[in-house]
Amino acid sequence: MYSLERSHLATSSKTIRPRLAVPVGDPAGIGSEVVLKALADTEITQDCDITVIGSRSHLNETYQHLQNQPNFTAQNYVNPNELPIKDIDLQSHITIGTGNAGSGEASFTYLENAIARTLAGEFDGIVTAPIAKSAWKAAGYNYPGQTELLAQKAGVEKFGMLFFGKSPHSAWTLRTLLATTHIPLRQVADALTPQLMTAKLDLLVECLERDFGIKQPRIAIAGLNPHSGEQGQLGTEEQDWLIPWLEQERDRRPQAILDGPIPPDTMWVKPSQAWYGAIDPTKAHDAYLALYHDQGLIPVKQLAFDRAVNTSIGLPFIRTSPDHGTAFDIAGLGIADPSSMKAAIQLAIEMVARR
Ligand SMILES: NC(=O)C1=CN([C@@H]2O[C@H](COP(=O)(O)OP(=O)(O)OC[C@H]3O[C@@H](n4cnc5c(N)ncnc54)[C@H](O)[C@@H]3O)[C@@H](O)[C@H]2O)C=CC1
Ligand SMILES: NCC(=O)COP(=O)(O)O
Repeated sequence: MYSLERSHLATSSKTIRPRLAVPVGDPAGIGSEVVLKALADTEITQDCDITVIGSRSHLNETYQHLQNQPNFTAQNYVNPNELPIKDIDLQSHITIGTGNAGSGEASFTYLENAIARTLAGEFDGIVTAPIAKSAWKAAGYNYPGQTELLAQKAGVEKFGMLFFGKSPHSAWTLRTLLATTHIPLRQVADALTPQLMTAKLDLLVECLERDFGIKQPRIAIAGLNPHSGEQGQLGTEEQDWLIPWLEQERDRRPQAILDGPIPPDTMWVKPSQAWYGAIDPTKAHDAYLALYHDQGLIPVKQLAFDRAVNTSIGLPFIRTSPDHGTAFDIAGLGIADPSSMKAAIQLAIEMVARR
């Protein structure tokens, strides 16, 4: 199923050939490694033109270092000398496995460069390798993540973090939008408002139609409290505003099916069954709206850690990213799995081709 869809899109992208920028993320993490591994896959690179944004000398050093690891296999890596690289040299020494102000400065600069050149029309989209938010902070950049920098530079106020994962078992696709993202758990209930939820739902419905061709979406919306509040006994947000908001949204969007608020503990049962092919996938939803970061991302990573893709919706260009982080604990060991990075490039190609 997956390969059939790929070949269809490969055909449609033949004339399109997406131009993608790939900033390598935090140079102390696994970003360079997963980029060098992902770009060794000609099945992916034949469909697009990729420009890597990072330090050429650092990429060469990473490649040499990985060659000395016990599990090195030449065909799993592309030699950086064979890549188009926008070379931005490092301004300070980097210690592999330790994010710091220097590595934060570098990853911030790579992303800024990618955004500026994309906004200038040089690229159709950006596939970002992971950065460490703490390293950005150490470098003096106070952003919750790459998403917010992308939105700010693109001049958009409404944007969303949507995770996408295609099951290798059933070809069913899990799509999870987060209503709130990188904020402390203690602030979540106050951050959630009907206005915020409407903005996220607008983005999701638009994305499902434009990028996935789903005109009559079925969307599941999670509750916040245990048992969705149990009629107010275990929390009142559902009764106070979430249920009335959902009723208004159902009136406003008759073309959509909006189910919820679904008790968070059972929200992910059907997606899991659809993922493993235990139920007819049409019994699951086209997308899931989770109210906070871990409510949505625990199931995404449980099911699809090796292949899920983070997409930023609401931007004037495509942005995708692997679902994982900098993985400082395994940086430089040669054991980082590039599958999610590959999936991120593949999805960017498909989304550019569709648009
Ligand atoms: N898109 C992005 O830029 C993201 C950045 N981060 C950042 O990454 C840093 C580290 O975050 P963590 O919570 O530790 O998550 P992480 O995803 O970096 O690591 C979690 C665990 O998964 C493993 N892992 C991650 N990617 C892997 C891969 N490709 N192959 C094999 N094993 C892999 C790691 O070794 C670690 O044991 C943080 O600073 C965080 O802000 C986290 C998620 C996404
Ligand atoms: N947990 C998702 C994540 O950290 C992605 O953040 P961003 O850097 O893509 O904004």
